[in-house]
Amino acid sequence: RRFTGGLISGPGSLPPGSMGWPLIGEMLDFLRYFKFAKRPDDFISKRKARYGDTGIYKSHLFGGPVIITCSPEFNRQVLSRMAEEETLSSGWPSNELLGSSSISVVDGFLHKRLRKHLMEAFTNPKALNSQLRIAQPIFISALENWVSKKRIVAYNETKTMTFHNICQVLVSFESRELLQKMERLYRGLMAGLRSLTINIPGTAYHHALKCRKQLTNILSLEMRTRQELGAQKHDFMQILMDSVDENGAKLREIEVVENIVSLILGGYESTSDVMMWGLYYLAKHPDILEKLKEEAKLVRERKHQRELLSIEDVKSMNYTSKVAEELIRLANVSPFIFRRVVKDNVLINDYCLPKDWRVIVWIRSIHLDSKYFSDPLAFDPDRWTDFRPRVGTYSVFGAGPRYCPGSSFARNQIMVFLYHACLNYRWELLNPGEGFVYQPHPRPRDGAKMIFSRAAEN
Ligand code: HEM
Repeated sequence: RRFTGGLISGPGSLPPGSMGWPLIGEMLDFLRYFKFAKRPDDFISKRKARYGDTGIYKSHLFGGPVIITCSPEFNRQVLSRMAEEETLSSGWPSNELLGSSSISVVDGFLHKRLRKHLMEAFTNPKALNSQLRIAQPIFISALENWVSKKRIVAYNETKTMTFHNICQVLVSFESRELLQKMERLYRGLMAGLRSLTINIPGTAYHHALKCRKQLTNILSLEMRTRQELGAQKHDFMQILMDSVDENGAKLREIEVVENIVSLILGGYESTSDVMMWGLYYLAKHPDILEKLKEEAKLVRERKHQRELLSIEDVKSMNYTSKVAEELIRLANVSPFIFRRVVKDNVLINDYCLPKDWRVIVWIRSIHLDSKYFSDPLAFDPDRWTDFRPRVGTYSVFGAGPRYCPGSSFARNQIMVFLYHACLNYRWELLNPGEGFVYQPHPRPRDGAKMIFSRAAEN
């Protein structure tokens, strides 16, 4: 009543749905499907069965009233049209953790300006090749390390490997102690982002604020050292430091630092989870692994011994790119995208989106819907042969003005990882029948424990 009572006189009507219990809303139902029943997609199916397949529902989740959109048309409108009209802002609950200059938090003109700087850093042709040059020795050394360990938990190992890689690409950090310290700080920061915003000693949020402070100190120090020494490095931090907009303005120190924090946050677990799923699905589908290897061998034949892949090689690997896309679809590392309504009287078709409510764009259910992807739970890279998903049905990287700036970077990294792994190594799941968990991200319950060794023929 508190949230919906005053809305009766406004334009449009609220979508169907329930606000659940006082204070906790429908959180128990959410946890029931995601945490206990391990059937996350039934959360939406249940609403479809109860209120009709409207593609939009009201609810109360994560501490406040929300509108859930889960049809291609509504999702497209929220992510593209309404974002461009600036009726919605980024939906992060707290900018204290990400920083008020982070690309994930700012809106409007500031957002456009920052994206321009970041996209330059991502798409600059020199940067693309240098990203691959940096990544491959790190991947090869991690794979060799897994061989020496013999048994690994892929979920943990791919995380550490990706963290080292992303820190090196973004800020050229190589020292193992520093990377270990930063990874610890990042884990603290991420735990805070997923927790309630209660800032008292002992809470995850309080700890996350401390982690963020230490991270920004490390990055600010690095930036100042470069400025003092006049040192030029070939990484993202340098591109952001040197980048100027059309008025000749550079980014401020805080903008560079907070965006490096956000980029590491955006690119770290997402990419590593997809790599872990790569090892998992390929272990279960030797026929697909074989086809992947065939393509990798053809590419290797064109190269000198130990020569690394270039961006042109990556572009030529058609089958590998289909495998990577299928992994990204099935991994669903971002099951939903948040926004916040910032204007009055916002309508989507005839439904109202009340000011200050959050909108949850539920992308996961569409990527696994048989209406848009035949046999959606099957790992089938060939589905991508001559297939372009219909508008609004494939938003793994979001859509519209906030479309993930790291999408090509992530795809390239996943492809080169698959190339090196399938050519020279073999692995076997220790618990192939293990179930899955979905919180905070989907993964096999045992984190994909496997035996890892060098391939016989190499
Ligand atoms: C498989 C890997 C990845 C997936 C599935 C993924 C997915 C997403 C999604 C769904 C969004 C939200 C878009 C929206 O709000 O509309 C996003 C935003 C973002 N991603 Fe990624 N991402 C991945 C990798 C990366 C990488 C490697 C980086 C950076 C190195 C990155 C940096 C970001 C940033 C900075 C944003 C915020 C963009 C903005 O608000 O304008 N992501 N990503």
